[in-house]
Amino acid sequence: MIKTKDIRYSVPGKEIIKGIDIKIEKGKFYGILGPNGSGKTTLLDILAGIIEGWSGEIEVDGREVDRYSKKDLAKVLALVPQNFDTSFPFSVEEVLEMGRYPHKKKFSYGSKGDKKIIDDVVEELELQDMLKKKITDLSGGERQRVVFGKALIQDTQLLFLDESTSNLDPYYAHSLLTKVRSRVEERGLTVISVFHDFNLASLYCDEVIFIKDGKVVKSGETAHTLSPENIKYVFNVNSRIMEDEDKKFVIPYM
Ligand SMILES: Nc1ncnc2c1ncn2[C@@H]1O[C@H](COP(=O)(O)OP(=O)(O)OP(=O)(O)O)[C@@H](O)[C@H]1O
Repeated sequence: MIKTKDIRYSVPGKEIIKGIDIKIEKGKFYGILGPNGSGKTTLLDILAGIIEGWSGEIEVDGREVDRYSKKDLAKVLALVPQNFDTSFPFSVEEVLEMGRYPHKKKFSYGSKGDKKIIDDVVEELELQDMLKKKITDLSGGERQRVVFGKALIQDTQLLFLDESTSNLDPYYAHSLLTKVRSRVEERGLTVISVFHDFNLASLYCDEVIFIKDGKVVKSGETAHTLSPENIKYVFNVNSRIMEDEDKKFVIPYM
């Protein structure tokens, strides 16, 4: 689904991404973990076509990423960014409708199919009471749920999440990630998500990719890779793994 070769990206005076080779397979949930400033958001933004000026190769669905028009890429890939800043007071309804833009033909209004996709996500994500509110009037967590909804409404095969549950209370964080996980299993959705919470990665990811100083330093199946040894190496914190039935919890400590 995504294959990269030697991605590098620099800003004046600093190389941020230092040669990344990854292979993302269809129908899997990947977690990206790494210390602050290690390059996680930059990598996700490069893969999503937001940042230009990188070198190397990125293939999405067998086609080089820079050969996609912005609109074609948006039909394949949706991103929930770390911060969705807008000073314009769009209504929640309008923001959600934006999720259908990549699929619309010129001069056409929303189709019945578009409306059904929007209505289904509104119900699934419990957004009914917010529809008429202005996005600028919402709390951080409410806004994050709406932006998440917009990405699901985009109805892509690839979903990128950049700490997309960081403002959510445990109910909404787990509820959203459970819904994403179901889409992975039922519809073959492919997800790449940046996490700071080891437990969310442990509960929802098939594989984890550890990034440190602009490079992938460890990667593989979550059960083996999310280990106290790797966590110590990447984050310099100790941790203990607790198991409960088929779930593994990671407790970090100094
Ligand atoms: N446009 C830019 N100009 C200068 N430095 C940048 C730019 N973009 C990113 N950086 C720097 O590159 C590094 C990686 O940033 P990035 O946002 O990718 O990190 P991150 O791993 O997502 O961090 P966090 O966990 O704090 O969100 C940081 O040191 C950041 O300051």
